[in-house]
Amino acid sequence: MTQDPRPEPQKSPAKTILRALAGERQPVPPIWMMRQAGRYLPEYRATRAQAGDFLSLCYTPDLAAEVTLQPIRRFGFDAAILFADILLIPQALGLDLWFVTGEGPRLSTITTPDELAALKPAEAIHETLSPVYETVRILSRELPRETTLIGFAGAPWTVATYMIAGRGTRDQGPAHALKDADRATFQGLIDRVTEATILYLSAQIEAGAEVVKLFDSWAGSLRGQDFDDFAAAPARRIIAALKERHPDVPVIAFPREAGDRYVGFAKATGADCVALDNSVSAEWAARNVQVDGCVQGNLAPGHMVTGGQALVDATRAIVRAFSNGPHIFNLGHGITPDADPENVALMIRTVREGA
Ligand SMILES: Cc1c2[nH]c(c1CCC(=O)O)Cc1[nH]c(c(CCC(=O)O)c1C)Cc1[nH]c(c(CCC(=O)O)c1C)Cc1[nH]c(c(C)c1CCC(=O)O)C2
Repeated sequence: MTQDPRPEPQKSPAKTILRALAGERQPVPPIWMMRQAGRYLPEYRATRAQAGDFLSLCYTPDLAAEVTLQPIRRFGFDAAILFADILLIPQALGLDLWFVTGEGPRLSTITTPDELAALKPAEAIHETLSPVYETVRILSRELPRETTLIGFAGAPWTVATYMIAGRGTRDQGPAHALKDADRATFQGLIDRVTEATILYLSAQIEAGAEVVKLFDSWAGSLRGQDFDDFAAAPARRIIAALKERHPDVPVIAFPREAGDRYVGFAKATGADCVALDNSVSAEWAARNVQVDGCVQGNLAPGHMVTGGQALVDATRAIVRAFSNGPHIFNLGHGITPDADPENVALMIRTVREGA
């Protein structure tokens, strides 16, 4: 083999997350964590107290940027995720939204054609959401050069489940009921959220988000044709619209608890990466999902509470299982408030110092 003295041309972007999303296998996978800014961090709790409540924190760009940066300073994650919430879209479309301490979100509901007609048009969301874009602009100035900024939104089905029930539900019963009883209203709601999501994510990208992620936390309750129609189809529509405007911005899709339906999801939707929950084994996902491109996940969040050798072993097993292809290390779902930051540090050391 002849030696070429010229430096290798840069074939892929320098940031580790963007390289993984471009399909590059890396000896050490880049790492970030769902809900990495959150109540398990004392500095988050202090800033949240300063904001007064969760929604004020989301809508105060300096403070939202501050909590986004906290886990980057503390742990040096490869990506920062914009601090906001998937339920800001329903609020921007005109629903009331509030959070009950210890219980979670509450919204005014939409279940009738009249209530659908009373929603604001998708273009109106920017009035409410412009502080979020300002947070993105601050972050793109203040993040370390090597850190990738991820924007996000909820996927239409998951967002609609909250808009229909007015709260989180275990089985998404009210949303399934509306889907089966009044298809036109249900589809109209999915379409409105889809249009708003395209505008919202485009605005995040224009403000400086380098990657966007679609959270479909309740995709697992959609079966058969419903999964195609209400998980895959809206994601495909959103991704196609984003790729038309911003062809170089990668999209991560998270159809949580999709099980077998993770297979082919990237191809079916155009996503650059599929995020995996922890109900699928990494070996299965490497064979069946990673064959199509980058995957993200899938450590059980409970390890951030329990720690110890079990955490180290589970982390190593995931890194090993995905080591033959593009992988972003992450949890299978959000870190919980009872997690110990020391366990997060142990997970990161285990990933970076090798298995
Ligand atoms: C379903 C969903 C929501 N929000 C989100 C989802 C999808 C992901 C998932 O399945 O967890 C997504 C989300 N929520 C939040 C982020 C910020 C970025 C990050 O991941 O760090 C992101 C990406 C902040 C948040 N969103 C929320 C908090 C806790 C609020 C607080 O500080 O009191 C945070 C940090 C509140 C929230 N927001 C939501 C619920 C059900 C709750 C209450 C439950 C809880 O308290 O954990 C809706």
